[in-house]
Amino acid sequence: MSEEIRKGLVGVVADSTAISKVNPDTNSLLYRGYPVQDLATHKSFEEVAMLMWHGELPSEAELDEFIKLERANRALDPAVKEAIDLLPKDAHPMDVSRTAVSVIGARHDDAENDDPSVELRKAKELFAAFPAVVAYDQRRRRGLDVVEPRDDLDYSQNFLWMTFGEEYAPEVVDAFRVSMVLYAEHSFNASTFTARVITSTQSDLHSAVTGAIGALKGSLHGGANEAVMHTFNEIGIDKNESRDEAATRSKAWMEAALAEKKKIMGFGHRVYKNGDSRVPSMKEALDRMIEYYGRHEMLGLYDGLEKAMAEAKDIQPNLDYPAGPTYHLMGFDTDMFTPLFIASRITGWTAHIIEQRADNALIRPLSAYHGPDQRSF
Ligand SMILES: CC(=O)SCCNC(=O)CCNC(=O)[C@H](O)C(C)(C)COP(=O)(O)OP(=O)(O)OC[C@H]1O[C@@H](n2cnc3c(N)ncnc32)[C@H](O)[C@@H]1OP(=O)(O)O
Ligand SMILES: O=C([O-])CC(=O)C(=O)O
Repeated sequence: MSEEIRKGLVGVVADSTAISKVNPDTNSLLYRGYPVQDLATHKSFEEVAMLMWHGELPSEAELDEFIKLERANRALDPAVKEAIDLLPKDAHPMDVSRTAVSVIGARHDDAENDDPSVELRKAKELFAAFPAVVAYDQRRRRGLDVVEPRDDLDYSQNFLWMTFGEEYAPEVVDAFRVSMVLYAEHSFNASTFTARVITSTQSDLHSAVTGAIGALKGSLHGGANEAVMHTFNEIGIDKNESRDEAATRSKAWMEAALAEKKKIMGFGHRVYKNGDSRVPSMKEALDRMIEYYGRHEMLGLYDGLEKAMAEAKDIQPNLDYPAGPTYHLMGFDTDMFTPLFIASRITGWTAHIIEQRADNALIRPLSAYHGPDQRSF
């Protein structure tokens, strides 16, 4: 048998999906046929989640029913809180998230795994329950207690409410909603593929999501959004600096980093080579936050890095680049950024888990052996 190795599975089409289409040639991303930019402009995150699972946007009645379910499942389960409290306050929030989903999974019955309606319910309940994990984790690090969810708020409003204990302005809520819509799904990225591999062994939904969280944590994938903020911090954020001054400093930082052959998080993409389809919408949301919070020096840092990278290597930002500073301006701790990605991607992951199970084949590639030939002791 010929053994062509495609390291990193670059260019390999592993299966088909009806959930999303990434087209790097047209720089487009469709969720179930709808351009992501249109969804980010016109639809709530709850509607996008329903689209992901059901393949169609919900009717008013379907949306109402889902909203009821979502609001009924928002509170932090005391058993999950207890498990989180056992973890050190300096544990990485991705470890806390992974543990929390694992605990939630252990409290579900796997017996009806094959029933798609049971799996769908598990997905929706997890979608509803997860924000409380992120919100509480940020709060406990700050020595604060749980804030109970509120039934009169939508998903994004309530997420911010549970995290910060205050009602955020509509401008901020909307930027948060946009980020949730944009992060929701991206075909066979590493974490989604992980979820599909786990599902392919006939394992359960929570195991697949727990594994996906592990894959998302790495800085080559979801962990890049927090790494972007580390870069900004390393360059130094000075609220009194002008946009131009900040841009000059960040451009110089990037040139020096590239001269040292550093990999810069938030830039580049395995599939998009001419820019990420989601960046313009996320950048618009970031611009609105910069105006709202009056933080033009952040835009300077952003511009300088982007410009220097484009000039030196013609590499464009990915979604994590504008998302990181947006979450920072909203008041999230840097380590919480990737858990926010989880909250959104639970929709895409669980849609893929359901799709994989509906037409399953065990995912088990081959390897070429390069160890020693057979030998004896
Ligand atoms: C939501 C998301 O998960 S989006 C991805 C988030 N990840 C990041 O932002 C991490 C930084 N980016 C990267 O590491 C890469 O661009 C990846 C992992 C995303 C894609 O990588 P690949 O498709 O494997 O491309 P690869 O890493 O081989 O890069 C090709 C070339 O561009 C360079 N390059 C790619 N991205 C970067 C970067 N961020 N900084 C500096 N150089 C880069 C590589 O060094 C390589 O150069 P070479 O050919 O001279 O060796
Ligand atoms: O598609 C990828 O490889 C990574 C990505 O952008 C995502 O998961 O959103």
